[in-house]
Amino acid sequence: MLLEVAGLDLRYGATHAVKGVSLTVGEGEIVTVLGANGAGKSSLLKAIAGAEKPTGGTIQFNGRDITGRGASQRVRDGLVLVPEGRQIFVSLSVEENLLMGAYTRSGAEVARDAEEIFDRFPNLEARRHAPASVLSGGEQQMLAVGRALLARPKLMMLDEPSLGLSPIVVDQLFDLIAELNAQGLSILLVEQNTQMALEVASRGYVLELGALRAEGTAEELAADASLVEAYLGNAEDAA
Ligand SMILES: Nc1ncnc2c1ncn2[C@@H]1O[C@H](COP(=O)(O)OP(=O)(O)OP(=O)(O)O)[C@@H](O)[C@H]1O
Repeated sequence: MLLEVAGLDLRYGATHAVKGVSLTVGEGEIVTVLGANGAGKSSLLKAIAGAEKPTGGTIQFNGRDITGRGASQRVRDGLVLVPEGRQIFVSLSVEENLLMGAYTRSGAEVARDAEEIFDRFPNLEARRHAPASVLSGGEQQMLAVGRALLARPKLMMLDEPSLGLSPIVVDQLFDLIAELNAQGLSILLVEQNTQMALEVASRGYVLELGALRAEGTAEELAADASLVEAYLGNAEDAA
């Protein structure tokens, strides 16, 4: 397994946001974490990324225990988070935003990788010197993914990437996720768009009030009508 989270616990004062969650992501897999608003999905990803300190449990990545490692060290290890809301700096240029993803790297390879990312996203290339504020929501999401790619990740964690995007752009985003995965990137995807997430993922976990409610293959979860209705809503509700 590339990522092995065991008994992860996270409290914010009196709020018990993540309650003993265990999950795995294998090399080359897309795994999804589903759940309603406030289920603890973002908190889980932040703890795995090192942005929040867990109050219990362990995180193994690529064969080593990273529970005590700092956030930038985890990026160096190949574990990268594309945060909820994209977190683009709108007053900086598209290129400056992109290059921020390489903050743990140096050397000529960074510039080469940036050109590769611009080749992949012509809309970003066309506006590389413009402030990121000129980008649409979908383009900003692509920029956030491009920025994460610039860290050369082994595992990319995406926190609700489809939020606020139009159906056509959501389709493009999920195509991109599938394409990156086909090129070898492992992905942990937090989504409220249950239907699309279960189409692209091989396995999934369902969080409810911080605890794991269900886990299984994407087919098993999609076939569990009571689960989908009670805990996940459908794509239309989430949009
Ligand atoms: N920094 C924080 N301080 C205190 N409580 C927090 C903090 N961040 C999240 N919480 C609480 O922890 C719980 C889980 O929130 P979290 O954002 O992880 O859920 P989520 O499933 O990602 O929801 P959403 O889809 O709304 O982002 C919620 O009750 C939330 O109010």
